[in-house]
Amino acid sequence: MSLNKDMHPRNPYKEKPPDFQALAIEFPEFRKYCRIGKNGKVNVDFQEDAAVRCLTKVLLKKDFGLNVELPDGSLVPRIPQKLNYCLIIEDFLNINNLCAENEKIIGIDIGTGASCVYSLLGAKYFGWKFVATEGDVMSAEVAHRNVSNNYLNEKILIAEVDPNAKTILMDMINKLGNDQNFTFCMCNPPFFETKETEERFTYEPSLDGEKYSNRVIFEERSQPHSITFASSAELQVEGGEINFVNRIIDDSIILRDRIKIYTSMLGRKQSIKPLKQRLEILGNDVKYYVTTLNQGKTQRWILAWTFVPEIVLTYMDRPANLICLKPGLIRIEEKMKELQSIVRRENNNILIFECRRITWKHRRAQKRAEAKLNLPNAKRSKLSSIEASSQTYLGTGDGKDSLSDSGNFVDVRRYSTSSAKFSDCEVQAYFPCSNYSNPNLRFRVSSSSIPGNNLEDLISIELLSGAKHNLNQLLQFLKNSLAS
Ligand SMILES: C[S@@+](CC[C@H](N)C(=O)[O-])C[C@H]1O[C@@H](n2cnc3c(N)ncnc32)[C@H](O)[C@@H]1O
Repeated sequence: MSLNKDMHPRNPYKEKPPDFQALAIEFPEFRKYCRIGKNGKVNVDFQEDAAVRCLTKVLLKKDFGLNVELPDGSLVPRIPQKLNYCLIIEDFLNINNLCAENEKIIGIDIGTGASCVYSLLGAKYFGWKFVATEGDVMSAEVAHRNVSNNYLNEKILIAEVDPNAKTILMDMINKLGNDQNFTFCMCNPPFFETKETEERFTYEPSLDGEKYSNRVIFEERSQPHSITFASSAELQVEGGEINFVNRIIDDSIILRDRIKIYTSMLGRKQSIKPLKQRLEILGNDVKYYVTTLNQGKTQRWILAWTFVPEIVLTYMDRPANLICLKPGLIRIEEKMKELQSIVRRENNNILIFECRRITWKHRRAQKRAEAKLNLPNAKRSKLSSIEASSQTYLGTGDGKDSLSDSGNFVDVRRYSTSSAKFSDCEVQAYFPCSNYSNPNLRFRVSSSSIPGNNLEDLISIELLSGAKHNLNQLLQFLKNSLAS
């Protein structure tokens, strides 16, 4: 199923996919890969590497005025997807009002590859400057030629780096000097673990160097939708993409606001969780956001994080406001303590809240259950004692597995049996795990006075991490219980 309908809304290929017929008429080198199908339409064989390579080159030429060399056996960038990532970067710049002067924006393109595609598109289409790093000597040389051939030397600096160095960004940034800061970094890391390439790809001995493809030779699997050739450096790295991005996170902990917005693409959904957990551990200083890249038949993910408090990473992160009777911050603090939230004070007007469990949902059911459990002894003694068999389900984890999603909720059900004297009894209990340390939700609350209003405060609530829908529900709960 095509994901093109979910492409970035500003991606020109969303409404207007490449027109093979027009490209075949304009570019003879592409025409030789085109066939006219039974329906009269021009088709391209995506199983043929040379055809895929040529299509990317003519698209870059026609739509962006770029002449790009793509050496045999190296990755062929899929332009709609590459543009999607650049447009997400542009969204981050837009929402932070950083786009006003595009020529002042400097990005880092980590592992630019031979195509140098993000830097070329970023410089030509968006007007940004780049330092583009590359760990493979041959790819760095070709990237350099691609920059020169397109007269973009003023905008793109290729930095050849040691791929075995522990740091990915730090050495390169230190070499550039202390006064050089960056607006963002972007990266398409090698996805796979070193041993995985052999298992998943076909070795291509006819090509120079260690090259692989996704062609299926022996197995009974169907051929991939589109052929991909790549070098081992493009496909694999020790520890896979999780390790690679963790190394960028390591660098970011030291570099902090020298790069305003850190981003990386992720090729595997299962990489998101461990990387988010890693960022969570860094505490209140870091904000992160995950979004998707959709194009053709593939979905990818972008992880973005920042150490700059003023930077927002989504429109939804924009602080939500609440008007509350004075003293607003103290009222919120009391309410949040009732909801078992951990509170940290940033300064007199700002508090950070950390919620490990979602305690603001099903409040009525929770209260009713508590009331039942806390019946006065006089009432309890009136309850008839019965013989019961009992079944208990125990949940563990973050509370999401409890039926009510409401923390220490206990449900006891009694079922009649054929005998009036006996009943079956079922107990469902949720026990929070003490070693479960990742908070569900973290947010910053700040209070300010409203000019000319002595009764109320303006409360701003900003999501730091966790699901937006949980914060929205909490906000509604606070509005209902606190709003003046
Ligand atoms: C998946 S390819 C991405 C190429 C290109 N950016 C693209 O999106 O088509 C990953 C690239 O990262 C490079 N690389 C691997 N380790 C690196 C490191 N430590 N620093 C810089 N580049 C590295 C590889 O040589 C390869 O060119």
